[in-house]
Amino acid sequence: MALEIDNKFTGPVANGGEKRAYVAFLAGNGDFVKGMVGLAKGLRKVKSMYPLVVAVLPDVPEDHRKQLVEQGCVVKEIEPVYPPESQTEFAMAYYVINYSKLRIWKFVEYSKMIYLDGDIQVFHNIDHLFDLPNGHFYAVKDCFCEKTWSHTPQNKIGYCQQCPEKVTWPAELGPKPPLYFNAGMFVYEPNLYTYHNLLETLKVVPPTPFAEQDFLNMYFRDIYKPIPGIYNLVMAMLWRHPENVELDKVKVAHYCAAGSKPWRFTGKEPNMGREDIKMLVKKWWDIYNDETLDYKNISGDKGGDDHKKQFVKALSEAGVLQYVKAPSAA
Ligand SMILES: O=c1ccn([C@@H]2O[C@H](COP(=O)(O)OP(=O)(O)O)[C@@H](O)[C@H]2O)c(=O)[nH]1
Ligand SMILES: OC[C@H]1O[C@H](O[C@@H]2[C@@H](O)[C@H](O)[C@@H](O)[C@H](O)[C@@H]2O)[C@H](O)[C@@H](O)[C@H]1O
Ligand SMILES: [Mn+2]
Repeated sequence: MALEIDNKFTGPVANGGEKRAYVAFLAGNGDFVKGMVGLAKGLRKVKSMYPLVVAVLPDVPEDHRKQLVEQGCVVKEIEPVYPPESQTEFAMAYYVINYSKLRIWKFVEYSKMIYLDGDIQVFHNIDHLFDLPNGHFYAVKDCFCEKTWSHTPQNKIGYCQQCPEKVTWPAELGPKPPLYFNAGMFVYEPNLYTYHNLLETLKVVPPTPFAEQDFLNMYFRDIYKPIPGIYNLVMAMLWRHPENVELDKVKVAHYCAAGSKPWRFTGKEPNMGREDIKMLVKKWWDIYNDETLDYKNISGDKGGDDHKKQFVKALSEAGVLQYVKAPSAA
């Protein structure tokens, strides 16, 4: 049964004493900081009332952290998480560092958080997702059709959960795989017991190709609830399952296909010459280059309208602002 999502607005960062925030993860000293800045500005453009917390690994340089604070982000340093040393070769090397995402379960000063990858952009307000009933793990179903999945039986027989009727799952392969989500976006509740149990469980679970994404799918299998694809458009859906995509309804785009990261875009990789891809990359750049969306242009007393005051209030509650200038008496 498709989950009913109510688009109504929910209000400021603390909803009845429950603090909420978006959270992202930044590693390394490379260009992913551009993704973070774009995400912070995109959330501002859609008038989200919740701050963006960025969990940074120790290797994120000071000037990148400064850029994030200047864009109104709450920067929190976390320690890396590595799977058992002896087995990391089973995970795709690029993804091993993503196990560090698990640290966001200890941000228990927040009752509910929405995790977003740094290669995601939010084009329409999704604050209403914070109102989804507690006790579940909400995320969008992934697609198994790209060659990144060639190691799996699903991909080998052409089975994908996005079109389960196309290729029937053969009985000889055992039970059909459970629904599997893309871990680039999810709604979750930070919890110290879950945090410690995740890390303890990780010690005894061998790493797998999609690293923390596989691990989170295994761990939250019983409480996972799929949400509509408009909340995390996994780019490959555009050419793998166009029948499942209504581009004008997409609220969140996830630039996870090879060559689709906007800040590195060349248009040369397979599918990157598509008009819809080029349009989405331009939309990302339009936000990234829009100076009116820079935090410094809303945090001063220029912040006339209610939204800006609410946002600045939310940031002060999140501990980002040292002070909030009182509106001039005049
Ligand atoms: O050098 C890197 C690689 C990854 N990431 C973070 O890890 C997430 C997952 O990596 P990526 O989005 O590249 O995986 P994909 O969704 O493309 O498989 C990114 O969105 C970033 O938030 C990062 O900060 N620095
Ligand atoms: O560490 C594993 C990663 O796995 C996921 O990326 C994959 C996955 O979506 C595949 O289905 C796609 O085929 C592939 O392109 C894409 O990179 C998450 O987006 C990312 O946040 C992270 O969890
Ligand atoms: Mn991603």
